[in-house]
Amino acid sequence: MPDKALQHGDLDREQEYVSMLYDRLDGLRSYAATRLSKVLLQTGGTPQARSERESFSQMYTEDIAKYDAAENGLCFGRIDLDGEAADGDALRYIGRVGILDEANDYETLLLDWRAPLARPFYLATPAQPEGVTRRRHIRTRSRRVTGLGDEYLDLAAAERAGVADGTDGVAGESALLTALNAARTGHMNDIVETIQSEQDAIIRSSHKSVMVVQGGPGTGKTAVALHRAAYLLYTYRQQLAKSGVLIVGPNATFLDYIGQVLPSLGETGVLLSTIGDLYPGVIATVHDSLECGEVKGSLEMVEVLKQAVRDRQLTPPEPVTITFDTYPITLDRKTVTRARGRARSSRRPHNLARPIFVSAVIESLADQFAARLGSNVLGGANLLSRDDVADIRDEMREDPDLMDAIDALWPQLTPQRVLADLLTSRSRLDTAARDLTESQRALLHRTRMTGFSPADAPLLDELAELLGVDDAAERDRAQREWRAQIADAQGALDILTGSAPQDLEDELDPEILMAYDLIDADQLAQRQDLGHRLTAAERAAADRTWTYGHVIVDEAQELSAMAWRMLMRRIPNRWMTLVGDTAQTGDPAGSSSWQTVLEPYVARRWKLTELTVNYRTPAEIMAVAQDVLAAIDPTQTAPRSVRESGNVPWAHRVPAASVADEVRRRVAAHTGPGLTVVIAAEDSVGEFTDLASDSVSVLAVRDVKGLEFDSVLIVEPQRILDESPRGLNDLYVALTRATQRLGVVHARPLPDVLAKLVPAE
Ligand SMILES: Nc1ncnc2c1ncn2[C@@H]1O[C@H](COP(=O)(O)OP(=O)(O)OP(=O)(O)O)[C@@H](O)[C@H]1O
Repeated sequence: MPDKALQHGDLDREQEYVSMLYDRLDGLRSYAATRLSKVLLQTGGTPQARSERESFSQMYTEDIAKYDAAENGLCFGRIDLDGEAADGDALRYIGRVGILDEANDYETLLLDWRAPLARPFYLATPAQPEGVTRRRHIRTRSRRVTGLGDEYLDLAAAERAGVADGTDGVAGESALLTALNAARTGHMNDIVETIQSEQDAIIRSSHKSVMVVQGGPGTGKTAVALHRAAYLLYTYRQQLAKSGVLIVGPNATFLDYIGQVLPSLGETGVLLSTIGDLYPGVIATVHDSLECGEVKGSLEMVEVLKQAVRDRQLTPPEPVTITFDTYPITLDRKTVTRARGRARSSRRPHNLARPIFVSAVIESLADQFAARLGSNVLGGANLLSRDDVADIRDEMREDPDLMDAIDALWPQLTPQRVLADLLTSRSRLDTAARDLTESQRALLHRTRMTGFSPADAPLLDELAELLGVDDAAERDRAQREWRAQIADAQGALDILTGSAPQDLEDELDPEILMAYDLIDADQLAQRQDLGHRLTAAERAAADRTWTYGHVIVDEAQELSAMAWRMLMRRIPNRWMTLVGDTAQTGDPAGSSSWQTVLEPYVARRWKLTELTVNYRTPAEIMAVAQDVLAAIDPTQTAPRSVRESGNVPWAHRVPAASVADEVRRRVAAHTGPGLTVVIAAEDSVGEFTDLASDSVSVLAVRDVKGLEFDSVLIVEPQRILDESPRGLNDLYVALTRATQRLGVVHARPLPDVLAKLVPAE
C-alpha cells in the first residue's frame, strides 16, 4: 500500500540520515585503508607476529571490499516499531552493512540485513506485524535518496498517516514489482531489498544437515541459495572462513550470470564451480552425448573403475628372466601372484599398496638370488647373513631393469592415465566393464582422447580414491621448492644490498632503511608465495581432498549419481543446501526424486522446503507452461506468478524453408529494451548463431538452465521434444526463461502441450 501522505520533508529527513551513513562508511573505509597500509609496512618479528600481520592484512582487505560493495544502496529500508518489539529503538534502518556509533555507546545506526533485529523488515505483515507499524523502502541512486515507499502494518498508524487500508500480503509490493519488471542485464542482482517471507525462512534456516529447496521455475531458488551463503558467512563467520563455502552450478555461463551477487553483498570467500571443474587440474573441454553421459553418471561405473584398477595389477603370463649382478633371476607367476595377494589384502589404494607389492617381489627375488649364489659360489652352502640379504634387496631396488619389470606389473598410476587408457581401449573396456551391456561399452569407447568431459570429473575423482596419492615425492618436492624460494629471496636481498655503491653506502644516512633492514629472506619468500595469501576458497579449489564447511548446489536435480559421490566426499558433515526442481531435470543422468538421491548419504535425515511463488515468469506464460508440466507429472502444479505482463504468448507457423528467415525477422523487429534469447534444439543452434549480439543470445536448452531473458523465442519445439528422453522437461525450462514476452516459430505441427499459444501473423 503506497503512502500517498509522503511529504517532501520525509525525503529530506531520510536524505540527511542516509548522508550521515555514507560519511560513516567513508570513515570506516579510510580507517581500514590506513590500518592496512600500516600492517603492510611492518616487518620482522617472530613467525607468530608475521602470521598475525597476515591475518590482519586479510581482515582489512576484506573490510575494504565489504565497504566498497555497500556503496550502492547502502541503506534501503527502515522499520518503525512500537510496544515491546521496539526494545528501546523505535526506528531501525536496514542496509548492506552494519554501522555502529562508536562515540555513542556503540548505538546501531544501520543494521546489516542479516542481523536478527533486521528480520521483521522481511517478515512483518498486517496479519503478523511483529511490532512493526510501518515498513519503509528507501530508494537511492548513488548517494541520493530518490524515493520512499511506505506500508502501514497497523490500521491506527495507517489512519494517522491518512492512507487507506488494504494490502495483498506481498511485502514491499511496489519495490518488488519495480525489481521484477526491470529490463534484464545478463547478470543476476541481489534481492536484499525485497526478500519475501517464505524465502527469508530458508535463507536464515538454522537446519544443520541437508536442506532441499524444491521450487518451480522463477521461484527465486538461485537467489535464495546465494543469500543463504551470505547469511551463513555472516552468522558462522569463524567456522566458515576457514573451511569455505562451495557453490556448484550447472555450467560456466550460469556461474558468470550469478557471479556478481555475492561480491555485491561483500562476500568474496566462496568458490563457485561446475561439477566438471571440481576435479583440480582438469578442465572439461569436450561434451559427451546424453546417452554416454547417462552411462558415465550411473553407479555401475564404481565397479567398472574398481575393475579397471585391478586390471592394472598384472601377473606375467610367462616367467620373465632378468640378469642381476650377472646371474639370471626369474620373475614367475607364482612369485607375483603371492606379492599381489599381499598388496591387495592390505586394502590400501593402488598406489599406496604398491610399496607392499614391490617389497614382496624383491624379498622373493633376493631369496632366489641368495640361494643361487649359495649353490654356485659357495658350493651349495648358503652362508649369507641376514644383513647380506638386506644388502641384496637394497641393490635390487637400485637396479633399473629389475625395477622396470616390477613397475610394469604394478605401475604407479594417475586417475587421468587410467581413465584415458580405459576409454580408448575396447579390450580394456570389455574386461573392466563386462557387467555393462555391449551398447553401453560402445557409448563409453572413444577412438582417441581429445580431452575430458564434465561427466569424466566424478570418474577421475573416484579413481583418485581407488589409486590413492602417494604424496611422499610431492612433499619432498614442495620442501625443495620452498628452500629454493628462500635461497632466491636471499639472492634478491643480496643483490639489493650489493647494488648500493660502497662510497654511497658509506655516506648513507643511517636513518634510511635498506631493503635488508625491512625484510628478511624467509619473510620475502613468504610474501612471494601466493599460497600464504589465498582465501580458503582458493586453496580449496586446488585441493581435491578439501572438505568444505557448507556446500550449496544449484540445479541439483541435474547431478548424476557419480557426481553426488564426488560432492559428498567434500562435505563429510553433510551441511548442505540443495536447490532444484525435479520437473526441470534435463540430463538423463539427473534425478527425479530427492529421496533416491539422498538416501545413501543421509538416510531420511534431510528436510524439504518449498517455494511457491514465481517471480520471473508472467502469468500469461505460466498458463502455457502449466500444460507442459502436467504432461511431465500430472500431480505437480506450477508456481503462482506474482504478476502479469500484458503480453500474449504466440506461435507462428511457416514453411520449413522460411523458419530461419522468420526467426531473423522477429529478432530484428524487436527493438524493445532488455535481452532476447533464441532457444533451439542442440543440433540446430548453429543455424542462428550469427544473430548473437550484446542483447541477443542464441542457446540450446542445456545452456539456458537457470538464466532469464526479457524475451524468449523458441524455434521448432517438436525438435526439442524429440532430441532427448527428457524433451518435455527441456521444453518446460525453455518456456519459463522469459520475464516479459514469449514467441514460438515452427514449421512442424505444434506439440499438443503448446495448444494455449495464440496463433500469430
Ligand atoms: N524476493 C525477490 N525480490 C526481487 N526479485 C526476486 C525475488 N525473488 C526472486 N527474484 C527474481 O526472480 C528471478 C528468478 O529467480 P531465480 O533465478 O532465483 O529463480 P529460480 O527458482 O532459480 O529459477 P529456475 O529454476 O527457473 O532457474 C530472478 O530475477 C530473481 O532476482
